[in-house]
Amino acid sequence: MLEIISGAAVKKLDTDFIAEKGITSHRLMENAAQAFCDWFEGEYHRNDKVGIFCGHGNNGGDGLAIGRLLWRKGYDVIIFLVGGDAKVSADCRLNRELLPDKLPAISMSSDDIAHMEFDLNVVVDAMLGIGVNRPLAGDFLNMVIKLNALPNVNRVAVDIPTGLPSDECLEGEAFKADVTVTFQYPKFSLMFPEHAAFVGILHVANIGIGNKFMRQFSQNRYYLQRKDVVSRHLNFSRFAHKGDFGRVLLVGGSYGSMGAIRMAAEASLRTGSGLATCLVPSCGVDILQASLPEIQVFSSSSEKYLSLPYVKEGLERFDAVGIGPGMGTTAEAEDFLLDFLMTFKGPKVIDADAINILARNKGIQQYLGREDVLTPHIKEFERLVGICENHKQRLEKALEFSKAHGCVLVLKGAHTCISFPDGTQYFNSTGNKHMATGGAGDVLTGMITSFLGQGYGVKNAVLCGVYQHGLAGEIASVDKKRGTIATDIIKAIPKSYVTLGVD
Ligand SMILES: NC(=O)C1=CN([C@@H]2O[C@H](COP(=O)(O)OP(=O)(O)OC[C@H]3O[C@@H](n4cnc5c(N)ncnc54)[C@H](O)[C@@H]3O)[C@@H](O)[C@H]2O)[C@@H](O)CC1
Ligand SMILES: Nc1ncnc2c1ncn2[C@@H]1O[C@H](COP(=O)(O)OP(=O)(O)O)[C@@H](O)[C@H]1O
Ligand SMILES: [K+]
Repeated sequence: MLEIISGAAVKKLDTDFIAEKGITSHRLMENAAQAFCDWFEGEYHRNDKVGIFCGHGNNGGDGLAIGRLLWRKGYDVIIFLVGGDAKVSADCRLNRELLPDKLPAISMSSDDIAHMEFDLNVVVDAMLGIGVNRPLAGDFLNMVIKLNALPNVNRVAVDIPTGLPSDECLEGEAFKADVTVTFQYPKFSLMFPEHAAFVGILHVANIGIGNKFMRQFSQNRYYLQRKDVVSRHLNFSRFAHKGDFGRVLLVGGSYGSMGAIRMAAEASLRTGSGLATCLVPSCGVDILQASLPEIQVFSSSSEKYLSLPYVKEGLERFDAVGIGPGMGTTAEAEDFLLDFLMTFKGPKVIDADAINILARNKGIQQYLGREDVLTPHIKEFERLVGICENHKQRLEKALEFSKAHGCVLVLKGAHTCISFPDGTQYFNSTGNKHMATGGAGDVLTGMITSFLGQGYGVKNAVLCGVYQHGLAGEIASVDKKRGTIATDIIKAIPKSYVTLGVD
């Protein structure tokens, strides 16, 4: 599991790694530059005019090494040196010396920054990295403003966009990258939605520092990747019957909002549930039966909203429950929900309106168990815990909530963050902006409920569910882009199993 460590720990990490491997810091920088170039070659053509903007620290050193390697590969490269000659780090200096004579390198004066015209297709930002310790000013600020305003260029940040602190929210200006190629592990601040316009697409380039070195700086934050989920999947034998794959119950829906629970149910079936049943208000029975023949449906007493009384006998036959999508927040839905949560003690995914109802109730602890998973998006989350100043605070509050209530909290969005009561947080690496479409969250509810029902255990169910939901979204959007809708994500779930190589 890839650790997300603090930027401040990286110097010590480098020193330990270098000492144990018996290599120089220059070699490590060369590895980083090579990893960047391997990625770059897959993206850009040799005819592209590449401007590499280098500062005076090790980020600048990376940029210089990248420039030298790309130039040798035949790219049309120009180096721009920003920030003057003061405080040039040793490896940056060495890489300045290693620049081939024929590779153009221009020292940018303040006047050049103000007046120079650039004719570039690709701008590579290696001005400042994780060593940034104050808001940008002077030449760096002016250069960043100028580069951000260049039309028709691709902007790539080396390690982290210049100006962005690695663990805090941005104050002031920063380089606006289309892609950030970050070394070894994604920096914490790259996970914040406030920084979306600066980070662009995130690519993590492995520079060979093993987890053994990272672990000593662990902050209990992890980046969830494919290799972390494949082994968490259960194997089912050739003799498995539908009971082995779990019986799940999806509870929700209201008059005019029946699609949400239907999508959750279909997603659970596509994720592998043996049997899916829906509990809805009576107006939903015909709709669901007609639109999803694979499921069973029963209803609570009233027509438009879930309500008391409902049939409680036999609820224990369900291995897991997903509750909330489309259920509304009426008083009758509230009575129903609170009663249901007290009645069904098995694992549950609590989503959407079920969260909104809990948010207006005091003492919600009594309704939540250790196998329960809350899946709020940011607005739903803030209804639970109050308005947050920024995403960093939201992430802190998510962890506090999970610890205080002993349940799992899935804060949805780009890089969905999963908080566990043991104090760990996992940031998802899959998914894309095309999943920002109504119903995508209902699909996630169905998927996690399905894994819970299949007997995955809460941790594996949530990690597999969140990762695979994002993967299904990526697969669905390959040929649909912003035309992707939630049912496309459901249709892509089988392909996500194929991609993962899970039978
Ligand atoms: N293990 C890793 O992650 C590796 C990191 N490397 C690179 O090293 C970088 C970090 O290098 P450094 O620690 O030298 O830091 P930087 O290259 O980010 O720059 C630090 C220098 O900039 C100054 N500075 C900070 N904020 C400033 C501001 N707002 N305006 C002007 N100057 C400012 C600092 O006083 C210091 O002199 C990483 O981002 C990465 O690119 C790689 O070379 C190799 C391995
Ligand atoms: N930009 C994005 N990148 C990655 N995943 C996203 C993005 N936007 C939305 N998603 C995912 O799509 C889902 C949306 O859920 P939600 O907001 O609850 O939708 P709804 O309420 O319409 O079902 C979440 O799982 C979220 O992580
Ligand atoms: K940078």
